[in-house]
Order: sequence, then structure tokens, then C-alpha cells
Amino acid sequence: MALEEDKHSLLGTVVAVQANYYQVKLAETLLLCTRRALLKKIGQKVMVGDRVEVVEPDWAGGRGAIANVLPRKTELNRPPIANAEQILLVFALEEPTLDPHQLSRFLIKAESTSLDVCLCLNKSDLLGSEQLEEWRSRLQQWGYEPIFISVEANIAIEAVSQQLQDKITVVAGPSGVGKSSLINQLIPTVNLRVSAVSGKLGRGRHTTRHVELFDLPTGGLLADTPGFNQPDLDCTPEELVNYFPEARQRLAVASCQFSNCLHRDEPNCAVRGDWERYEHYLDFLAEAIARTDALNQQADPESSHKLKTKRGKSQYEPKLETKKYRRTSRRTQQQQLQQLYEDTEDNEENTTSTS
Ligand SMILES: Nc1nc2c(ncn2[C@@H]2O[C@H](COP(=O)(O)OP(=O)(O)OP(=O)(O)O)[C@@H](O)[C@H]2O)c(=O)[nH]1
Ligand SMILES: [Zn+2]
Repeated sequence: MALEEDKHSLLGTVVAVQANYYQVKLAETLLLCTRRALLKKIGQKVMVGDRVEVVEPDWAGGRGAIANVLPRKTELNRPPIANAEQILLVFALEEPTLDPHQLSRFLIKAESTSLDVCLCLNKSDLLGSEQLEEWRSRLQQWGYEPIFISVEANIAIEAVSQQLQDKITVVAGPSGVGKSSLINQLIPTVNLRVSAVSGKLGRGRHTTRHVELFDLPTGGLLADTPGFNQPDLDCTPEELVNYFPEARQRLAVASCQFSNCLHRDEPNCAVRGDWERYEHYLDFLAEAIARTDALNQQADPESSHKLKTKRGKSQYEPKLETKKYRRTSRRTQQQQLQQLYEDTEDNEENTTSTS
């Protein structure tokens, strides 16, 4: 049920969701809204980032009701966010030392969302200019143009600001790389907790059970995500290659002999070669295959995976997703909410184990 953005309706953006309440931002005003019963009835969920039509505004009381949700441009599952345009992936060059395998894992995860990926490398104050240039050309080979920043030395924060202007951006990255420090710098009023060098103390900022969008002073919204060190890869072995820009490039100019090539040892493969991350590709491929096999064995009737038989060989496959459909959700909305809670718990575990 598409709703036109007509000028008579009151439109806002959901900036926080908690239980059955939605905080909706309309121009400079925040209204605490409920969801109209009809939306509930038709199973229309409301996510952070959603553009919504608000009715019955009570400006004095700061209340309202959501009557409609505009069609989403994008939709993320973990964290649950609608209409995000890009992922700002933050890593540190040192403390902790940049690990290409871990960085690739995050990049693959980010690429699989179909959102734009912006790579931001913090703590550039800890490296010399030669080392920085080495990293730059290395990452360019991977297909990325990193922004080197230092929150502590106030280097290139302006470039990040520009990159975020007027967009919904999701910040991601492992623990300890300086995400909180960066967000505090970008939004001075936000006051996120920065971990002490000695490690995390008790319950941190990610123990809250909701995702929130923060207002950027330059326009735009920022979503912070839990700092987790090992995102799960949930792509199929066939999809994986699309999440390596440098491999995509090879496939843009040549084709493999076999349409179902996994680019391992198949004859006349256009992808296999001496590019730096090819070894990583093989590692992640093995992981994706193991995961598919495990799913296969579970044979869970409730799962979104289908058992398919191809040329006499049974395979457990997720619903077919071409690149065009990558952004559509793979799970039901109900599961997404559960995941949000799991995310929080995962992170609580990580927080204790990394301190
Ligand atoms: N040398 C240096 N240290 C920095 C810089 N930015 C942040 N740090 C330090 O890095 C540590 C971690 O910073 P945080 O902002 O808490 O990192 P985080 O990514 O939010 O970590 P989580 O909350 O675990 O996700 C703190 O001790 C910061 O002072 C920088 O540019 N250079
Ligand atoms: Zn191939």
C-alpha cells in the first residue's frame, strides 16, 4: 500500500523504537507515537528510520499516532533500520592493529547489505606517513578509498562530516577502534561513553535495548551499532564473490566457464588469481559452505531455507536472491525484533569477554 508523500499529511522520521512506542521527528519536534490498530492488523511493523505519516498530533503533550509507513528504500536486519543509505565502517590502524581478515569480514557483511560502504580508519596519529600510504594503496587494490582520521589528533573529522551530511548512516566496526569517540566528536551533545584504555567497565552504552538515530549538526542521522568483533557471514557460497569489489571487477570484464563456478579450482575461472584477498575469499567461502551444510543438516521446517534438488543432488538453499533483491529482508520482521534483543545480549557477552 504505497502512500504518496503529499503535502497534506504530516510526515516524520522514526528515530527510536521502544516496546510499542515510536519517537518520531517532525522538523524540530519530537512526538512519542503509538501505532494505529490498523497497522498492527495488517502486520505493518515500524522501524527506526521509517518515514511515517503522523495523525492526531498533540503538540502540547508531545504525542501522536502513526497511521502509515512510507515504502522503504532500504531495510537492514541487524540492526533493524529502514532507509539507511550507507555504512560507515570504522577500524583503527593500530590499538588494535588493523587485521585484514577481520576487516574483510566486516566489509563483506557491509557489502551484502547493498548500502554504500565508507571505510574510515582511525588512530592515524599512531602511524607514519609511509605506513599510511602503504595502507592506502593496499586498500585501493581491494576497491576502497579509505578516509584516514584521528579523533584524538582531530585529523580529517571534517571529511567524515561531509560524507555523512543529509544521509542516514549506520556506524559499524569492532570494539575499541574509537566509534564512540568519533560520534562524540561529530555530535558534541550526544555524550557516548568512551571506554578507558584499560578496558570496559561494567555495563556500557550498548546495553540499552533499542536502536536510536542521532541528529547530526550538519543534517543527517547516525545510527550507532554494538561493537562486535566477529559478525556472522550469512551469505551463500554463490553470493560471496559479489562482496569483493576487486573480484566483481574481474567478473565485469570476463566470465567463468561454469555459471555456478565457486572460483576455487574450476577450469577457466575468471576470478581465481593473484589478487591479495583471494586467500581470504577462499577462507570465507569455506565458512559459507560449512554454514550451508550445517543448515542443510538441521532441516528445520520453519526455516526460510528450501531444500532443492539439482541434478540429483540435494541442496539446502536460502530463498533465491539475485543482486537486485539483496536488500530485501531474509527473515520475518518478528525475527528481526528477536535479533535486536539477541544483539544486545551478544554484545553484553562480548563486552565482558574483551575486557
Ligand atoms: N591514539 C588514538 N586513540 C584513540 C583515537 N580515537 C579514540 N582513541 C582511543 O581508543 C579507545 C577506544 O575508544 P572508543 O571510542 O571507546 O571505541 P569504540 O569503538 O566506541 O569501542 P566500543 O564501545 O567497544 O565499541 C579509547 O581509549 C580512546 O581514547 C585516536 O584517534 N588516536
Ligand atoms: Zn570462477
